Amino acid sequence: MPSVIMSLDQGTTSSRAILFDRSGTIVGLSQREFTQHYPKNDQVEHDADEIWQTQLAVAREAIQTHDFTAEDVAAIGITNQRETTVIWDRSTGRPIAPAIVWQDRRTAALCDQLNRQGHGDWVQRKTGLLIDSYFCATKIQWLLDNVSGARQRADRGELAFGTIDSWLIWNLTAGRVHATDVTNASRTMLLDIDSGQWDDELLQLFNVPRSLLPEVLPSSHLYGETDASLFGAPIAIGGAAGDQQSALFGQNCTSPGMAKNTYGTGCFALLNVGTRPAPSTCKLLTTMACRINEQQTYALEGSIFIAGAMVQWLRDEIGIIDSADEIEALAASVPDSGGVCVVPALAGLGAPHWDPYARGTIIGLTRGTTKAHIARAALEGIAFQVADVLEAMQNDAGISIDQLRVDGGAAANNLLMQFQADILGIAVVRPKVIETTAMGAAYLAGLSSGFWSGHDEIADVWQTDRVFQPDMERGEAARRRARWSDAVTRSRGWESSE
Ligand SMILES: Nc1ncnc2c1ncn2[C@@H]1O[C@H](COP(=O)(O)OP(=O)(O)O)[C@@H](O)[C@H]1O
Ligand SMILES: O=P(O)(O)OC[C@H](O)CO
Repeated sequence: MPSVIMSLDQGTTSSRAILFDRSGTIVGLSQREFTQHYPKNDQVEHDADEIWQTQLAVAREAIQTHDFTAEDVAAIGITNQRETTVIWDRSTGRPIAPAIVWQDRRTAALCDQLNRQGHGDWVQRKTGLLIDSYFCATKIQWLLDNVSGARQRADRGELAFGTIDSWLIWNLTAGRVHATDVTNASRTMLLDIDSGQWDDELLQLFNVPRSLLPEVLPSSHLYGETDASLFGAPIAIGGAAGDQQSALFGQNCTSPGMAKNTYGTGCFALLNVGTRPAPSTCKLLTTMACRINEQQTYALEGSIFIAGAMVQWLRDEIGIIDSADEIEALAASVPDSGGVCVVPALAGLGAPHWDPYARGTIIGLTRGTTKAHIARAALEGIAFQVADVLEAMQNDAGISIDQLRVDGGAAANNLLMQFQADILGIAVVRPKVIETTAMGAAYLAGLSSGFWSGHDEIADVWQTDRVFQPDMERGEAARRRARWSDAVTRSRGWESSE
């Protein structure tokens, strides 16, 4: 009898496979980083084949090194970096070009043009998204128009598009299934957010042929079986969701008003808004949270492009720390940032500013500034960005959020979590199992395959590790946020669209 669910967590910087038993305990984990390519300043690419090979390798490793076999795995749940765009040849299965990563800004000028032509409002009403190079639509358009012969091949129906979930499902099923889950589909800018279907008007605007697109399926659903050659026996693929939606589910934020924030490469705050899409007037995104059977749930999202990546940058490019976790002790060695503000706009600013031309800014330097002040200001910059999106969320949803559940690599940083609670003025709650992204995908696959009987059974799995209570006078928090807003203003529009 199968005893585990396997989550394939395909993130921006690494591919991971995690095995969960029936109690939600991790019983196997394998992880591999893969190569980031930066062909130009505003471009970020991944090799889709490397993504598949690393994902397959860690899945095999997780099963084998922990003495399981394919028969022990009840189902696979897939969760993935979203918006990253792959186009491949249906007959050979080979990508026609490197995958364009969600952080890539090469289509910013095209997005400006669409906004100037007045398409922003109706596209937002239909998709819940703001026209930005973040989403797939203009990335697809760019690939079709810039890879030699691609548009003709697409028109002949020879090519397939997919976000990373589709790409993995295609490869896991040896090309038999071309499908995506609705949460990933809602990030393409080609999906009608109300109906959950591809939309002809959007396809026309972005000049994307329908034949390119995968079938849109629920998040908890039997997508197919893995090819028997991969793991020694077929395994059911029982669920898929974009990593941030998966984390919302894995954090058990299943009732309206519950919110989570994931501190990874970027930060992604999602608020469950129930079964109707909530439009945003504060430049947040309306997105699918998940679909189980016919039940669709929606979320409001604040997407922040750079968070933990700022820490990586301080480590790899500036060299003031040797490992990401060292930043906490360095930042704690000073009582405050000494007047320094760091705006982590290394890839422009996402919500709620949406300025692809903003750039990273370190301001307030004096002769007395040390690397510790910069480290502390960098962590504070992450927390300030989250405070900005949570404020927008509360305005949009007309509710007050009373606690924030947190996860992701940088949520391990206690100083950051305490500062987050201080600035927000609400409790920040960290769960015991911080792998909530993988957990969410495991739940989705576990529900469709009958591994777990229903939501009540999985609700017990989530447990608190630590609650950070706010400990800053509100006037002081407001003063600091005002200073931060000033720094953000100075970071904006640094690059030009020329
Ligand atoms: N203790 C820490 N303090 C601050 N940032 C950290 C810490 N540990 C890891 N990070 C950052 O968290 C990110 C990794 O988190 P993870 O959730 O694995 O990211 P992703 O899924 O985006 O690849 C990296 O950008 C890293 O710099
Ligand atoms: O891979 P992560 O965790 O940085 O998440 C990336 C997001 O899905 C991008 O929208």
